[in-house]
Amino acid sequence: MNGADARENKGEEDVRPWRVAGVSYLNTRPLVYGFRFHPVHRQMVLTEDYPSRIAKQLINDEVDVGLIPIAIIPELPEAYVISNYCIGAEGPVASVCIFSDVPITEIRQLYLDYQSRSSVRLSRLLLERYWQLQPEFIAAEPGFEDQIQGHTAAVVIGDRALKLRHRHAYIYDLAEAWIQYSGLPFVFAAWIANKPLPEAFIRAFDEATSMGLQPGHLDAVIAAHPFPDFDVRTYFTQHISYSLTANKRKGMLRFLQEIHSTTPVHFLTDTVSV
Ligand SMILES: C=C(O[C@@H]1C=C(C(=O)O)C=C[C@H]1O)C(=O)O
Repeated sequence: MNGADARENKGEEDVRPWRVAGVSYLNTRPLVYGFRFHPVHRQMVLTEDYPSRIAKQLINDEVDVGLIPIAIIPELPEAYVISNYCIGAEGPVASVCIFSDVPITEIRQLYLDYQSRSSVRLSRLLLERYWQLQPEFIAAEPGFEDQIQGHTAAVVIGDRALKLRHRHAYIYDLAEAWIQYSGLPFVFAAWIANKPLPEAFIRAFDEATSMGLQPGHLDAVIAAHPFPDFDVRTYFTQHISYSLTANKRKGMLRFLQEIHSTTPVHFLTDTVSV
C-alpha cells in the first residue's frame, strides 16, 4: 500500500474482523449462507452455538453481534439491530412448542429448554396471561426431553423440537399462541449488536443475510441440509418467517413492553424506546 492509500484508509471506517455469533440450528442456514460468498466475510469471524449461549456471549462482550434471542434485550444497555432478516413467525413455527402427554390444563411441571431465552420467557408469559395456568417451571438440563411423561411437559426449541413432533399426544405451538394472544407476529431472534458498528459493515451484513433467502439460493440451502424429520422447504417457507417487516417489529416491541424492557432498540432506519 503506498502512502496515499494509507492516508485514504485512515479516514475509512474500522474494518477489524467483527465477532459474529450464529445459531447452530437448521433454521439459521438461510441466514448464514451468504457469508461464504459475500465480501463481508473478510470483515468478520463467524462462530455458532445454541441461542442461550450466544446471548451470554453478547452480554459479556465476547462477540460484537449475534442472532440473539430478543428476550435478552433488557440485559443490554443498547441494542442495535443490524439486519432486516430475523427468526420470526406469522403462524405456527413448528419448532418452538410445549410437548405434553396431557392437555395443557393438566400440566403440573414444565421443563424450560436450557438452550432458549426467548421461548422460555414467552412460555411463562403465555401460561400466565393467555392460558392463565400456573404449572411449576423447572430449569431443564441436557436430556430433559426424555422426562416428558404424565403431568410433566417441556418447552423444546430448534431441531430437537422438530424431531419430537410425533412422540407426544399434545403439541402447543408457542408462536401460534402468541399470535392468538397479541394479534401480532413473533420474533424469536434478530441480528443484534451491543455497540454501534460501521455503516458500511452493516449494509454489507444485511445484504449477506438476505442472500440465502433468494429463490435460487434457497434451493441450494435446502439441498445442502437434508433433515429426515421435517420437510425443510416447508419449514423455511411456511413456518419460519425471515423478513423483519413492520408488523414483526410491532410484535417484537409488544413483547419487549410485556417483559418491561427499557433498552433503546436501534433499527436500521430509526431508534425506538419501548
Ligand atoms: C424458532 C426458533 O427460534 C429460536 C428460538 C430462540 C429462543 O427461544 O431463545 C432463539 C433463537 C431462535 O433460533 C427455533 O429455534 O426453533
